[in-house]
Amino acid sequence: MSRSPSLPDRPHRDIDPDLPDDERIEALRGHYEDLVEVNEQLSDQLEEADQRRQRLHERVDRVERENETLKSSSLYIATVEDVLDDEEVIVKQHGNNQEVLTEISSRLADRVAAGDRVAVNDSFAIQTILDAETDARAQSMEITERPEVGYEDIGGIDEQVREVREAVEQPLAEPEIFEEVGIEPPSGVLLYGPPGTGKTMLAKAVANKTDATFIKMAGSELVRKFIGEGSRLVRDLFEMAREREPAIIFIDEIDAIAATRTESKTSGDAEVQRTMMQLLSEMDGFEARGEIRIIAATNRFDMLDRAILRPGRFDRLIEVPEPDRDGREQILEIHTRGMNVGDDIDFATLADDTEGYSGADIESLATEAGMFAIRNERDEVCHQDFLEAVEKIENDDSSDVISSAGYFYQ
Ligand SMILES: Nc1ncnc2c1ncn2[C@@H]1O[C@H](COP(=O)(O)OP(=O)(O)OP(=O)(O)O)[C@@H](O)[C@H]1O
Repeated sequence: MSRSPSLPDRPHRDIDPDLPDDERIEALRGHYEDLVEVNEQLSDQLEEADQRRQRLHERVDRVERENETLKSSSLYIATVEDVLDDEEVIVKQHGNNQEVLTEISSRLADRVAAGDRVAVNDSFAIQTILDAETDARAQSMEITERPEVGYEDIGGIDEQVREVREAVEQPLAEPEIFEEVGIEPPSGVLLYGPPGTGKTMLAKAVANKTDATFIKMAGSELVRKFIGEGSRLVRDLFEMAREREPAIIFIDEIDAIAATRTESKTSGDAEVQRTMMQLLSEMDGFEARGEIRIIAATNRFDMLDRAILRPGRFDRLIEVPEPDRDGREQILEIHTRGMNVGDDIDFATLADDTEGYSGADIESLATEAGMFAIRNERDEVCHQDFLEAVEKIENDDSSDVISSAGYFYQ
């Protein structure tokens, strides 16, 4: 950019008041001429500045117009299949799988590699390389080929395990039984109950048992993190499951997308509605005897829109409650299996001491007890460590309440 020219010096003449009149007039005339000259210089500079301002205005207008065009023209998503040399690549457009040989601008040439997801324009010129952040599909789903959770890792909910096996595992493992009897297996299974009671574990254990891919999507994230993309991601979820059959689709916190319709008509609600409609239509067009099973989970059964519970949708409801005394004892045993525990541990009394604990709470309790052993320089965890862990967890819980209340009333 050109720098502004410096201002001319201000003309200055010392005129002696005692000079004879004609000499003073001559000096004043000289001063006047200096002033005229500076004035001319300033006028020229002003005119130049005006012209520069005009040019900058035109440039801003042009950039704004280009920006608008860029914003309004749609780009397509493609994957780079092969980089042939520095200037040419083969891309495959998503959706229609069309393969195209395209040139690449020097700006992007050394940054593109095979496998990258890119945005291309109408003429397939690569506009940007999409980073992992933009890859909502990958981010919104957790895919595990074969989760490492078995039924033996789940304690205190034997009846629920049996029901899930019957409703989800059996149709996958022995679809012919359903055909012979002439009934459709349940389309979707809804697990409901308090947090940390083993709902996700149950879904993973079925996937493990049936050698199925486990694909998890969290309803709350669809609504909070991937605004505007919910229905597309739900479609992608089912597409992904079809590509990887046999598969278990697990939709956690389904209440976030399937809550009872409220009166308010905000755009956020409309978006959530669209996501739910997409889910319902995917389920309605679903082959119940196929190799994909759907499990959803919620802690807020009361909030659910009854439309999702209709036959052919989530038509098998299984409550997963907080563990009872025997359940807590079983879960304590499960979570101490890999620990070096002393003979003095009495799981039965610990189960009495942990009323109201969920499975997840018991898992943290075991870790906390282990920490006490380490702190006391022992490599064996004893009963007292568990008692101290219970005390610590209970104190932490009450301080949490206090601090959150404090924050609330600040
Ligand atoms: N019944 C259980 N038996 C053994 N461990 C359990 C049980 N329930 C929970 N846990 C422990 O708690 C952790 C969290 O459990 P999980 O994610 O299955 O709970 P969830 O019911 O899906 O919770 P949320 O509703 O918060 O998603 C598990 O990894 C496991 O270690």
